[in-house]
Amino acid sequence: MKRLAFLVPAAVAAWLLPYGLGGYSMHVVAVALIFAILAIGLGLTMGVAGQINLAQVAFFGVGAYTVAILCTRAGFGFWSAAALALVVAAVFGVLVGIPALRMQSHYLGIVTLGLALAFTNWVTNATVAGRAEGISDIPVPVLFGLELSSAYLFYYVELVVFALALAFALFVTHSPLGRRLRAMRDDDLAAGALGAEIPLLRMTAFVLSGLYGGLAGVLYAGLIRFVAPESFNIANMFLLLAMVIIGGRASILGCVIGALALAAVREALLDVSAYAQLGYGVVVVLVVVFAPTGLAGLPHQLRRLLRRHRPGERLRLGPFEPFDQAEPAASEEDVLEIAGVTMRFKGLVALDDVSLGVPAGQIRGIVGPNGSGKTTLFNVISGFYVPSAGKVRLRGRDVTGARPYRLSQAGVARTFQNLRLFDDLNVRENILIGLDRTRTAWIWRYLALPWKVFGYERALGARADEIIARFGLTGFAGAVPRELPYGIQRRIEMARAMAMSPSLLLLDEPAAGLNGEEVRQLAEIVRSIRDSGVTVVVIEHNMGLVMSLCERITVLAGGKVIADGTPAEVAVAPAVVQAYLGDSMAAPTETAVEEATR
Ligand SMILES: Nc1ncnc2c1ncn2[C@@H]1O[C@H](COP(=O)(O)OP(=O)(O)OP(=O)(O)O)[C@@H](O)[C@H]1O
Repeated sequence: MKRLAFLVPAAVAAWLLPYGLGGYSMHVVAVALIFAILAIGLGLTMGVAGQINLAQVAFFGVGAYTVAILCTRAGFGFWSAAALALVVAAVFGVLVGIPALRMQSHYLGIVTLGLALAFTNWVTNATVAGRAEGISDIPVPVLFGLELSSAYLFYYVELVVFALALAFALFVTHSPLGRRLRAMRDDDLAAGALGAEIPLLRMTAFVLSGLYGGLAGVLYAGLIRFVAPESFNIANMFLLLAMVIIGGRASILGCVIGALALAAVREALLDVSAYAQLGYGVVVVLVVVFAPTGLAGLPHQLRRLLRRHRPGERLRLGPFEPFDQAEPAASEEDVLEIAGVTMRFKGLVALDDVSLGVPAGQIRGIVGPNGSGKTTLFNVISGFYVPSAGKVRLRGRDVTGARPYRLSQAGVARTFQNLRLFDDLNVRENILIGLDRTRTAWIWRYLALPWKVFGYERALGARADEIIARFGLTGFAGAVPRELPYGIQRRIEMARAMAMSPSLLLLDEPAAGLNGEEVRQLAEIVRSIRDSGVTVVVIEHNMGLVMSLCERITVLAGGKVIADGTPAEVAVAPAVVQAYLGDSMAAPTETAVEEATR
């Protein structure tokens, strides 16, 4: 809230601005506001959701041309044409978003650029769009009987639309939806495993961008009352990109500041526009290299630099507070059943007819030499891979090939061998991603019932604080995971997985990189998780831990199950001894067996 305090004087200044400006300057300001709305839309896809979008200028054109065509060729009034233009721009957002379902990064950039070029090409050649000459007789918009023919009057309409558009974008980015979009930008695989419906989220980002582009186009058509292809060309797309990158693409306010600042600079450099383009390019490169978070990120970058030079107190991980014990499972049914699963990667068979069942409330260990298929098995269970053959069942329900977010919603949580925390989110936000169990379809509430979203966010916050305290992470709630020691990061990943209230928890090498004391605490945490009613499957190379923690162990070698039984049974199984003898990893030791059988 404190950070938004400057909005009040900014709003007053914006309201009074026309009193001190001449006609031409007023026109420049009105165009700058349009660019600011466009930049917010681009910030939502590129900055917040991490989707390369070079079609924003086409969304802009779709909005402007739809109004122009409907008003001049179909007899629509300005506002009804404007409403339809928003719908058309949103549909165009869906079309541009479709490639994002299959490709990312520069491939997506090329495709969206191609779609933008196709749009400019079409309006330059289509008779209905007035070809290269454009459409010039768009009627003056009339509002409450007032003709908005002057830039002064139109400015106030724009200002209100801009304020609402900005408020909505800030609301979305600071809500569960915005947090999910940022998590997707950071690591879409992990976000999917935590319940984010990645395809729908990507589409949502493009539809939002389409709406903001369309809105800017409608205002442009109302202000200039003339549309022509050159206003929506690639040069303007790159100007828009420069605005967003210089301002700070991940921050909505940064995008606005970048747009307003560059619109003013562009005006000042009109006489030397050929060199100005070069200048923008140089500034963009400098920003990307020296201040990747743009102007908006500078205060944060400075604060971090200052903090690094201040000797701070070393925060310690707090004690873990055990979960409440649950009643022992009433049914004997397996929570997880793997039946004849085979996973082939081209010529390589990573899993070969693997079958196993894990009953409710068990801690099951999966061990095996490097490359024996343990992580592949987890990837199949959590939906990252669709097995070449065989079935995966959860409480008897066939979930083979289900997407990670569906499995997450069905109660499967996992951690990763190489830790996949969201590094652009702080620890509390990481936990909040795990806690948020809503479907993307829930987003209609953002428009219809925004107060419900605030209420939900508050409830999530309270639960996040509980989990953070339970896992002894209170001192780190506001920290960025990558700046924390490895042992703490492992604890955060475990807390994030438990935030999902899973019924099945898959832990992939949770003891990797931990010291002796941390391994002891890990065992205590896993036992408490099991006692709370969660079934746990753990891949681990630390044999002492596996032997003491797991009630039953499945041993994989070369993608096959070579042994399955209690720790004491598998430790002496000839096939296991044989498999481990050829590996650099230590075989289950006698001490470990003794420990397990004690
Ligand atoms: N996406 C993939 N494409 C091709 N091969 C893969 C893929 N994923 C795994 N593999 C191969 O499958 C085999 C099993 O790998 P996996 O990571 O499951 O082993 P692991 O038992 O988890 O090993 P580690 O203990 O080293 O983590 C390896 O030979 C690996 O190279």
